[in-house]
Amino acid sequence: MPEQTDLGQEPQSGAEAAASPTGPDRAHVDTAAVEANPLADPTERKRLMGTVDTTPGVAKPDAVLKVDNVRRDFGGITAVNVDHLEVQRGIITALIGPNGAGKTTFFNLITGFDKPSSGRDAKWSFDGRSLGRTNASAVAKAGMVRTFQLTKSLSRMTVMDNMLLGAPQQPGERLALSLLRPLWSKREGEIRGKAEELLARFKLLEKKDDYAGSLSGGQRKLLEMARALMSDPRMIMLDEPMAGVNPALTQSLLGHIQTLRDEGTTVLFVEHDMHMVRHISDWVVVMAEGKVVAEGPADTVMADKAVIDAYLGAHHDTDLGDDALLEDDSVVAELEAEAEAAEAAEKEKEGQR
Ligand SMILES: Nc1ncnc2c1ncn2[C@@H]1O[C@H](COP(=O)(O)OP(=O)(O)OP(=O)(O)O)[C@@H](O)[C@H]1O
Repeated sequence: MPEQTDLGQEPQSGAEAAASPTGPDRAHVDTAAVEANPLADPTERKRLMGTVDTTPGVAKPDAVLKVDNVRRDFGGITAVNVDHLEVQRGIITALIGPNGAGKTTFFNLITGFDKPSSGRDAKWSFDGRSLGRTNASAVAKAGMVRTFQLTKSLSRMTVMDNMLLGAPQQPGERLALSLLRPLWSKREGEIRGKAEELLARFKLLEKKDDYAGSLSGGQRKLLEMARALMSDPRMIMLDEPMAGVNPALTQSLLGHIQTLRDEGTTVLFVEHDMHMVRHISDWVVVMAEGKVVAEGPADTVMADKAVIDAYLGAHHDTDLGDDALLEDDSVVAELEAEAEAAEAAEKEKEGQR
């Protein structure tokens, strides 16, 4: 019920500090990373984004992605109708909104997996390069890669083969490599080496010869992320990275996303888990009915009336990250049981294929 929903409440318990705006992310500073990248310092990120006002569509100090007039209709439904949106380079931005708000469609559009209905006016650019008429593989080549809501790891391929699929193919490489065996071997060795490095980082190296289908839901999410990193993207877009992830893997996934940001990669992610949103986002953009209705730091946004209305209008039982709930062990147990059931269902479905 609206009056009982506290969208801006700070967490109380120690265990849930991990999911809080005052949790470890704010406290954690990797000094070596800060030397290479000032935005690895939470204070610096806060200072930078503190200069940005919270009007929807506001300009960012150094936007890596700029989107204008992107609209997508499905029959009578306008799924996306974004006038203007900018994503700041080098930080973690969350894209949130109730079910059906248009988040996934928006991801599909700007990564070339779908085409806008408003072809004429729509334009978007990544790092100054126009991508409006570009297909998905060219978008990835430009440095912007995405993962999917339902993991696309090919379950009947090994973990290593999944990784090799993520390696970029250089122009002309196929012909050159097929003619020159030594060149081909060297390149393949480099790619495998890189895949092994990433798998080790995501604690999947021991599984490299296993079928991807034998991995848990959480491990597949890690594999999706590792595979996306094979092309050294400058921006990674994650669609619901936490969906179906066992709580045991949650921290590790969060840590990987923060590390990517600290290393200089821009992260844009769609997520329903508001604890995660509050914990790791430097900036939050809210969509409702296809439009950007609010943006700003997590705490500000979740206390915004337009956001509360958008969520409550869509479904009344939304948990917008009121971490005080997690003090109750039964809530934690319920969340864990839900995650395990989702994972079991996913495995069963996979087994039936
Ligand atoms: N291929 C499609 N055909 C028809 N309608 C579609 C299609 N894809 C999306 N829609 C509609 O567009 C709207 C936005 O959907 P979208 O999946 O982008 O929302 P979302 O914010 O990602 O939702 P969720 O959080 O539930 O994933 C919804 O009304 C959806 O039913």
